[in-house]
Amino acid sequence: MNEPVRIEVGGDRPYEVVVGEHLLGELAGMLTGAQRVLIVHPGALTASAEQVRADLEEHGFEVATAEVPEAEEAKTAQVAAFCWGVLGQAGFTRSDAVVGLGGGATTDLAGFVAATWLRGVRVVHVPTTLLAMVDAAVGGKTGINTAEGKNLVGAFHPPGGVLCDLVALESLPVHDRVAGLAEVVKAGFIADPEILTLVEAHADALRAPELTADVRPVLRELVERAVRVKADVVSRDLRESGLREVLNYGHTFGHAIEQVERFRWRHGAAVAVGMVFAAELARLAGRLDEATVARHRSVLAALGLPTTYAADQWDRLLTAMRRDKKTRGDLLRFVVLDGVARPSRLEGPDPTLLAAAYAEIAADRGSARAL
Ligand SMILES: NC(=O)c1ccc[n+]([C@@H]2O[C@H](COP(=O)([O-])OP(=O)(O)OC[C@H]3O[C@@H](n4cnc5c(N)ncnc54)[C@H](O)[C@@H]3O)[C@@H](O)[C@H]2O)c1
Ligand SMILES: O=C(O)C(=O)C[C@@H](O)[C@H](O)[C@H](O)COP(=O)(O)O
Ligand SMILES: [Zn+2]
Repeated sequence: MNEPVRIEVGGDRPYEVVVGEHLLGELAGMLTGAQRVLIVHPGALTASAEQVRADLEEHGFEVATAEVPEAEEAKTAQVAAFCWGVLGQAGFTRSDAVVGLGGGATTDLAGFVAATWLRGVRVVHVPTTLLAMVDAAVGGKTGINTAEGKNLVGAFHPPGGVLCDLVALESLPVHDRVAGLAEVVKAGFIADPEILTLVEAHADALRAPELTADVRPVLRELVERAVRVKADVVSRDLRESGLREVLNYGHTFGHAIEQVERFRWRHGAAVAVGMVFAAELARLAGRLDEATVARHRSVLAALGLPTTYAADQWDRLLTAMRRDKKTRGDLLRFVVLDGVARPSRLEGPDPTLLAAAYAEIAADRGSARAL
């Protein structure tokens, strides 16, 4: 078994992202000082939550659990209120802590609950999907959705630590693994081209139903590289005053797809299409070469991720994009690339340019598909 790798995330309250295998023994140390711990988890991870509970009780913590709905169904005000109720009933104080155990939807919710309970208590994340390991659990963006859109309510609330136990990926359905790879590819395009080379070389094994022994080290390297990209960005700009926006590459259009599809598309699948849209937009604006746009399509398609979307949804997509957090007044703002690892901004693109980029990714209803 390899030694865990520890990646430090800087800022006012630095913390570690630990990447390795069988990391449960590390959790109690990240909760030192707390008396009570709430484990927030989806039903799919009840058995893991019980293991975590047993371990923490052995270390003397009083443990409560909150089972929350799967996936995006968890990111609602009602589910947050349910968690606040559990915290209140169990008498959680400011020195107590929340553990987010699950995918990005669970860690977004658990982080939000921790950010808001008593105006902020410690949260430690134990991400169990690839996407949550490489992205959602790191960096302190927490949030829930409203009827009007994705992540419209939230807070910046960095965790006290993150445990990326790669063993969890063994039980993760392949479509969720592939969805997580979309955010890995994002990290490649915005900052670390070696990620793209690795994905291109191992795409078939990375998207195979079962993880094989030869691809596990590749996956681990991808996790470490993507976490380093994220850690570097959020260490320098926690509150998204500028630099952090690069992590939103592909998300303006991607979040709009999620909203139009009422969250039946996985986040990673929507972001995959969103990156192709952003690449086409940059090309049409004279900023990005055709080869790099083609590379977007080829690397994402090699993983089995979608690169097209229904041709008849422009008005709804545009309405959703206007609610993107990068929008300022009526000014739509996109993260685009001037080249691989050269992220930049495109502000207030001409409507004809946006429509032209949409035409490049548009497909018949039947052929545009989620994972
Ligand atoms: N805060 C951030 O910076 C950030 C970054 C990226 C994405 N996100 C958010 O993350 C969410 C997507 O996260 P996701 O892709 O992890 O999906 P998810 O959290 O919706 O999980 C997908 C499904 O996999 C199940 N699952 C989780 N771990 C499992 C395991 N080890 N074995 C079997 N099943 C498992 C979950 O219970 C769920 O049903 C979106 O809401 C997105 O907005 C947040
Ligand atoms: O950490 C960030 O910053 C990101 O933008 C990472 C994204 O992958 C993630 O989906 C994030 O939740 C999007 O945030 P939002 O501010 O666009 O809601
Ligand atoms: Zn994302």
